[in-house]
Amino acid sequence: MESKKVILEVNNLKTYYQTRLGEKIKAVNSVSFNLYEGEILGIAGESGCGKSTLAMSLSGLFLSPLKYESGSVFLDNENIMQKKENELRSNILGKKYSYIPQSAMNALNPTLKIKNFIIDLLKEHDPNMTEKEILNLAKERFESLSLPPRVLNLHPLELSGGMKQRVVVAISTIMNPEVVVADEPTSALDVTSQKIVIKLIKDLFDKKIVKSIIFITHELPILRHICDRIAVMYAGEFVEIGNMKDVIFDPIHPYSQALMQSILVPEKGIKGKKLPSLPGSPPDLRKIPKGCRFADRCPLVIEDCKKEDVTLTKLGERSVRCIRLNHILTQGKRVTPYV
Ligand SMILES: Nc1ncnc2c1ncn2[C@@H]1O[C@H](COP(=O)(O)OP(=O)(O)OP(=O)(O)O)[C@@H](O)[C@H]1O
Repeated sequence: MESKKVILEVNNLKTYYQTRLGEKIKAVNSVSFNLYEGEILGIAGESGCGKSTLAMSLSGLFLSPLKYESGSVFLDNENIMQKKENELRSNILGKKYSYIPQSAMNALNPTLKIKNFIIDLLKEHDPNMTEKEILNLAKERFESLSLPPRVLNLHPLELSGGMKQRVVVAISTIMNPEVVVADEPTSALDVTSQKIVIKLIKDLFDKKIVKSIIFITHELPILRHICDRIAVMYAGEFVEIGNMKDVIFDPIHPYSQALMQSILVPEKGIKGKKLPSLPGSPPDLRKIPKGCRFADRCPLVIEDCKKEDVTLTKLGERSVRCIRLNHILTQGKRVTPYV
């Protein structure tokens, strides 16, 4: 991956929610990573760890109560974090960076036919485009993604959940954005529709419509099928990032190990077995403790873990945020199962 072109470079990104009581919920903390051309990077982690907040923050558009604190996000050598809202809306969002939120399926205006939605969207970006040009483009794109063009004349309510989600993906990528961030795009779908949406996402690469994708999901089996690399997020930080096979089948960080042990089922031989569960809960993001954020739940914790904030250590092609790396690597990676 290292020799590939970097599409998105994220450095020490910190963002937070400002509550009405004046507290800061530090949902994204010092996140740094590169997204390479031609890759799908999966982001995994339990509910509330900051995956959606990171996805929203990467767009540079901060809608209250979400706020930017510090860090940079370079897309095409431009720091998106320094762009004004009107510049982001006219030059970046949809054109270079597209975010498909969890609720995108329901965000489609039920009174508008799909084609009118696309016409409005494209005219906003390029008022010189005629309706005919837009419709031709939409038809061509739908056909190339194996979506029947007749869907353009339907209202969102007339579409099944799977079809609606495919339409959302097609619309979100109609301006050929370089980076697409898909937040749980398959979570509300049945298994067959999930497969079709995943195939559609792969087609976006094959047809050279998008360059790179960040794919967020709770479902590790999906990450396993679609991603080149995986980042594991815990309490606003990446604790491990590396190649899909390494992170899923040979995780190093104690939290990654726990996550993989607890979710990667049901497979032959595992079905029916009691699954390990992780005791305790993540830290309160309003009062993050010093040192490793996973320390209170970690079976390998020692006093030093709580003394200083922990940085990512590079281990070949992956990076891991743990001061007990030597212990894990020399004494056998598997920690005591959480049963
Ligand atoms: N609008 C908001 N105002 C205040 N806090 C918020 C808001 N949205 C999210 N949070 C908090 O920010 C933290 C990160 O939430 P986020 O939704 O990014 O997590 P997530 O990993 O995407 O979870 P999920 O998988 O359930 O969507 C959580 O503590 C959450 O409670």
